[in-house]
Amino acid sequence: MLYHRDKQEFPSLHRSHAADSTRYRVADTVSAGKGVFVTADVERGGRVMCERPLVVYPQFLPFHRDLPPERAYPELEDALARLPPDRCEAFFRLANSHPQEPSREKGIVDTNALHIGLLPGSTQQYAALCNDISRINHSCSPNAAYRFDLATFSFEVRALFPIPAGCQVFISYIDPALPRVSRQQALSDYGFTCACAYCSLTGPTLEQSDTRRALIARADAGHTTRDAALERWADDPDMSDDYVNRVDKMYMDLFEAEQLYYEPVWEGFATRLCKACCAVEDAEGARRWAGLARALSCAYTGDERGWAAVEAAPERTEGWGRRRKAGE
Ligand SMILES: C[S@@+](CC[C@H](N)C(=O)[O-])C[C@H]1O[C@@H](n2cnc3c(N)ncnc32)[C@H](O)[C@@H]1O
Repeated sequence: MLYHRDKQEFPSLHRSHAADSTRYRVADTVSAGKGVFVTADVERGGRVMCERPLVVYPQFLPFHRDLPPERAYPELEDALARLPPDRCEAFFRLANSHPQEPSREKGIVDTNALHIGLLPGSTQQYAALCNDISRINHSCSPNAAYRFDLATFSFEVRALFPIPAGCQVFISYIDPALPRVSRQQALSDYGFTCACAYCSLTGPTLEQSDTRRALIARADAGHTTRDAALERWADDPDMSDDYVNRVDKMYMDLFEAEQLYYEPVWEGFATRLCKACCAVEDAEGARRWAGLARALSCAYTGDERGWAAVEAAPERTEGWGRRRKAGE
C-alpha cells in the first residue's frame, strides 16, 4: 500500500513549523545541482525546516519483471497517479541521478529517498520524498540531520553544528563513519563523487581521518567498560581527578577533528564528561557538556531529553561533589 499527502489523513503541522519556509531557500549550487541554504543563523540543535512528505512508499518496491522495464514499478506509478497534480509535478521536478534507469519514477525515488522506518500497523520499512528536504545535498561531515516525526507525519531537519546565514545545509546519505573509499563506493549509487573536506584529503591526513572514523565507528563497544570505570573513579579519591576524562575527551576531540558527532555513540561520552565534572564540582565544565548534549539531543531526536535542567543547574544533579564526599 502507498500513501500520499492528504490533509484529512494526518494531523496538521504544528503552528511553529509553519514559519519554517522563511528560514531557508532552495537555490542552485556551484557543482551539486540545487541545494538548501539557511537565510538566518541556526544554532546547534535548532530547527532548519519541517516538511510533509510529497509521497510515502514502502522502501522495498517490487520489480515486476513481466512488465516493460519502464513500467516495472506499478505500485509507485499508482501512488503518483493518486497525488494532486501540483504534487505530482513537484515529484517529477526532483533530481534524477539514475538516467539509465528505464523507470523515471524509480530513478527519482532512488535519488531522493528519505528514510522513515517502520510505520504503525506495518512490518515493512517506509521511505518518502519531500519537495524541499529532498533538495539537501550530502556531506561526510553533515551540519544537519533529519528525522521523521510520526505525530505530525512530517520530516524535521535540525542543525548538528551552528549554520551561519547563507550557508548550505548538508545531511549524510550514507554511514559517515566508513573510511573514504567505502563512502565513495556507497555514494556512487547517487551518481556523484563527494568532494567534501574529508573526501578531498590525501596521503597521511587521509589516513588519519580514516583512522579517526574507524575509532568513532567502534566507540560504542567500550561504553559499558567506561561507564563502570567512571563509577569506580568517582568513589576512589586515590585516583587523579582527570583519570576518566582523558579517554572521553580524546573521543570528543575525534568528533571535533572529523566534524562528526556520530549519532550511535556521541551521548555516552558527553554523559560521562558531564558526570565527571559534576563529581569534581566543576560547574563550568558540566554546563558545557550538558549544553552540547542538549543541542545534539535536539538535533537527533527533536527533544532535549532533560539536558537543559542539567545545564541550568549542574549542582542539583545527584552526583554533584561525589569525589569530595568519597574523600571525607
Ligand atoms: C537528494 S538529491 C539532492 C538535491 C539535488 N542536488 C538537486 O538538484 O535536486 C541527490 C543528488 O544531488 C547531488 N548531490 C548531492 N550531494 C552532492 C555532493 N556533495 N556533491 C555533488 N553532488 C551532490 C547528486 O546528484 C545526488 O544524486
